[in-house]
Amino acid sequence: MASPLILTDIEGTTSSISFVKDVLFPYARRELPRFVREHGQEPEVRRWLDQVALESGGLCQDAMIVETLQGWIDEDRKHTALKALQGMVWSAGYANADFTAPLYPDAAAALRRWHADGHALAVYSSGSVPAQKLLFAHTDAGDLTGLFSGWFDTAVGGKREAASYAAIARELDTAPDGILFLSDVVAELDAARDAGLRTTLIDRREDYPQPRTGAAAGGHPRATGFDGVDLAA
Ligand SMILES: CSCCC(=O)C(=O)COP(=O)(O)O
Ligand SMILES: [Mg+2]
Repeated sequence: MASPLILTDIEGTTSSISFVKDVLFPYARRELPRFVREHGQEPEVRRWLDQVALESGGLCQDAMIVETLQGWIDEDRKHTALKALQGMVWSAGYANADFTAPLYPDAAAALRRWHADGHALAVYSSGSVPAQKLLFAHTDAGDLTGLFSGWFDTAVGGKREAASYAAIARELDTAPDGILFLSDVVAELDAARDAGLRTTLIDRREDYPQPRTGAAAGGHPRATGFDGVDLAA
């Protein structure tokens, strides 16, 4: 297929796992108590806090909800409420220039090149869509948000469920086999392949010291960075 739409994951794919785990998550963990104190009564914040409270057996104090959320951060739970709240906290971090978002240079260059070559680009990450837009607006390679015409988070479904990829294809009005999904997680690629998408495992040494080849790559085409992605595969 000549011109696939390229759907990309973020953590471990365009950006290092370390940036997410060692910069973004600790920042959210640290700032969450103050954020909830200052913004906990705003409806857009309250709805997520209430959802966490309900799902955790009816927690009644914000301090308990915050503790629950901090525990979820430690477990790397991909819960939609946590991800929405994290995105709101990171917004202040980017605005205060507490951090920028490092992208792998090969990813930034390839995204620009693919866009210039006429490929539509979209993001699918567990991070909330506002968090995705913040990240790509504040990369060390500049503001890349204009490259993307689609943004998807777990509101569409979990990343290890084939139905999520089928829904994304429908929303993008593109045949599943006209979409190439790039991710560092084989289980996500398996789900995308089950829905009929094309796939490539991004197997970066910086994130995965042991190469994942053969059975460990789950039969997906594999590249060690965006330069090695074969759009015709
Ligand atoms: C939008 S940046 C934060 C990424 C994040 O919160 C996360 O859990 C990473 O998940 P991904 O699906 O991008 O691997
Ligand atoms: Mg990932």
